Amino acid sequence: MPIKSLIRTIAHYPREGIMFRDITTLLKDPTGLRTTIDQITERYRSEKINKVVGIESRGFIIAAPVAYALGAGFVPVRKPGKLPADTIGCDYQLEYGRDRIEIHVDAIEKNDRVLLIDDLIATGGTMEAAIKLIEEMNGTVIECCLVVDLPTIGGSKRLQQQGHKLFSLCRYDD
Ligand SMILES: O=P(O)(O)OC[C@H]1O[C@H](OP(=O)(O)OP(=O)(O)O)[C@H](O)[C@@H]1O
Ligand SMILES: Nc1ncnc2[nH]cnc12
Repeated sequence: MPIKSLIRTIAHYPREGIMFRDITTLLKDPTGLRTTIDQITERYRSEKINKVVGIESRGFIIAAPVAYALGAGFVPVRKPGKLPADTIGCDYQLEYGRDRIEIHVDAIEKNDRVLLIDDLIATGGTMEAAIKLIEEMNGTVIECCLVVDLPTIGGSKRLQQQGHKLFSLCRYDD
C-alpha cells in the first residue's frame, strides 16, 4: 500500500496558501503505520544507529517506534521551555512562522551515530537547526529521515547541498 495515498491534504491550513500534508490519516491506518515504521527501520538496520532523535511533535510519533525497533535510544528535540534539564537551542524559520528548538545538553555524546527523524521537510529550517544542535554535541548525523518531502519549497535540496544525507518515504511535487 503506497504510503502517500494515506496522507491527506488540507488546503489553506494553518494559513491561506499552505497545502497542509496531514499524516494523521496514515497513522490511524494499521497497515500504513506498520509499513511506515518497517520501511524506515529496514533502511537503517545495519547502520549501527545508537540514538534516534525525533523532532516535536509529529516527529516523535515516527522516531520512538523506529528507535525501539533498531534497539537504539530515543532523544527528543523540543519547542522552547519544554525540556526540564540544561538545554542548548537554535532559532529557525518555518514555512508558516518562526520558531526555536532545544535539546538536553547531555542527550548526545561524542561519536553517537544519530538518525534524525521528522514527519516532513518544507523549508528545512527545523531539520537544519536540529542538525546544528546534534553536531554541536559532536554527534554524527548518519541521515535525516522524513515521511514527506516538499521539494518545491527547497529545504531538502538546500540540506543536500550542505552535504547532509536525506531520505524520504514520499514527496509532493505540486
Ligand atoms: O522544514 P520546515 O519548514 O522547518 O517545516 C517542517 C516542520 O514543520 C512541522 O512542524 P510544526 O512546527 O508545525 O510542529 P508540530 O510537529 O508540533 O505540528 C513539521 O512537523 C516539521 O517539524
Ligand atoms: N505544508 C505542510 N504540511 C504539513 N506540515 C508542514 N510543516 C511545514 N509545512 C507543512
